Amino acid sequence: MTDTVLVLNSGSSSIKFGLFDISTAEPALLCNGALDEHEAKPRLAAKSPSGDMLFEAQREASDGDGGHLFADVLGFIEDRFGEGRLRAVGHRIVHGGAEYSGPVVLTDDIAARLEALTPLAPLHQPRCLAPVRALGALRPALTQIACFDTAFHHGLAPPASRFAIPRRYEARGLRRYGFHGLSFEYVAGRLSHIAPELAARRTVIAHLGNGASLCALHEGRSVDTTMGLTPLDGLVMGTRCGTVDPGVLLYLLQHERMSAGDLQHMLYHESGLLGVSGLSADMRTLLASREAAAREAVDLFTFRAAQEIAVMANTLGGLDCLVFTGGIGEHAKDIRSEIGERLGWLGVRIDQTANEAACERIYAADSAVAVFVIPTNEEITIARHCASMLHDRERL
Ligand SMILES: Nc1ncnc2c1ncn2[C@@H]1O[C@H](COP(=O)(O)OP(=O)(O)O)[C@@H](O)[C@H]1O
Ligand SMILES: CC(=O)OP(=O)(O)O
Ligand SMILES: [Mg+2]
Repeated sequence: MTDTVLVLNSGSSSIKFGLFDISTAEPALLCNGALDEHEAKPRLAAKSPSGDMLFEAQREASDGDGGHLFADVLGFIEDRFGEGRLRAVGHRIVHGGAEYSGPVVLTDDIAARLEALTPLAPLHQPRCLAPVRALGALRPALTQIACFDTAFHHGLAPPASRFAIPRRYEARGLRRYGFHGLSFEYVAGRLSHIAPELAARRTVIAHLGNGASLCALHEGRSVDTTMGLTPLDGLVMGTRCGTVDPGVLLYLLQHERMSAGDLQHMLYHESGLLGVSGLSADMRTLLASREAAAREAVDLFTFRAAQEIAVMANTLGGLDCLVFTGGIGEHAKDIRSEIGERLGWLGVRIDQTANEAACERIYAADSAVAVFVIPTNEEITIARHCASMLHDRERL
């Protein structure tokens, strides 16, 4: 009998899922898809690993917490892969706080503790935890495992982990945690496979998606990253501001009498590419637009990305390897090219033919920095963690 794990990857702009066979040493994808509960009529679509549509369902109305959609996913899995045994559901949980350095089996108590971290990831944490609750209600005996975006950065140490605010706040958890760790873990693993000679070198991974952050890796470990206490810090994102002068926030609170709730909404939902372009949070739309403000938003995106890559290179004492990943990093050749040009002074030279063909290696022969495009795969990282936890439990 096949043992399977269902993986849910709840991000800011999508919920992706994958069903994996974990009977083999490396989890094998059986099907994957997306849950779209943003639309008035929530949708579920599942495809085979080769891209054939296996299942589509649309609900007439949203039930608020997406519970119907999760019931549809379980129903589809049981119909289609009924002979298999669903051993667990693995979840991407964006914030694990200071407590979790690796995956954990979810209990009500742990879920409540993770819920308490919602103020530190208000866009993500409720979306990550809603499926935990919905699936718990549908299948109370099903094992649910949390895999954290923050865990990969757990070893982040001062000064990189520290804010220059009074020390007493650090003791209360106000420090840099970093996110996108499941993506960085996957990409770092692929890099060590593709280019083992670079695995221990000074590497920056640029995860450029709807959310965007950088990770500086020394000998495969995260030593600096651009996101902080929350996934709001660092780079310009789809609708998030990235780093801003904290004085701007004080000004809006004190002089424009903005409420804290409105400020949070503005910083998470109305800023970034959307706020600067006034047009869209979607990089494809901005690149296709002839509006000056769309071009300005793209310029700010590449300016800030290159600036922060230089900051990460400074932490590492130089740069040997740069990897692009995430929806923009994997697909937007012009963005890679502009960031590469801005980093020419660091010796980055992108080979335009390789870049346009979206090859894995996109650096020119005379580049001082090896530049790669590596598609991320947060789902398989979660499946691997779940498989190893389940196998460890069996051995006990
Ligand atoms: N072909 C493309 N060219 C430019 N940008 C793209 C392309 N495909 C996807 N993107 C961009 O990737 C971003 C979404 O990234 P993704 O990593 O899928 O998001 P999420 O954070 O939700 O996982 C969007 O800004 C989208 O416009
Ligand atoms: C942490 C984060 O920003 O995630 P996403 O890119 O899915 O929004
Ligand atoms: Mg994502």
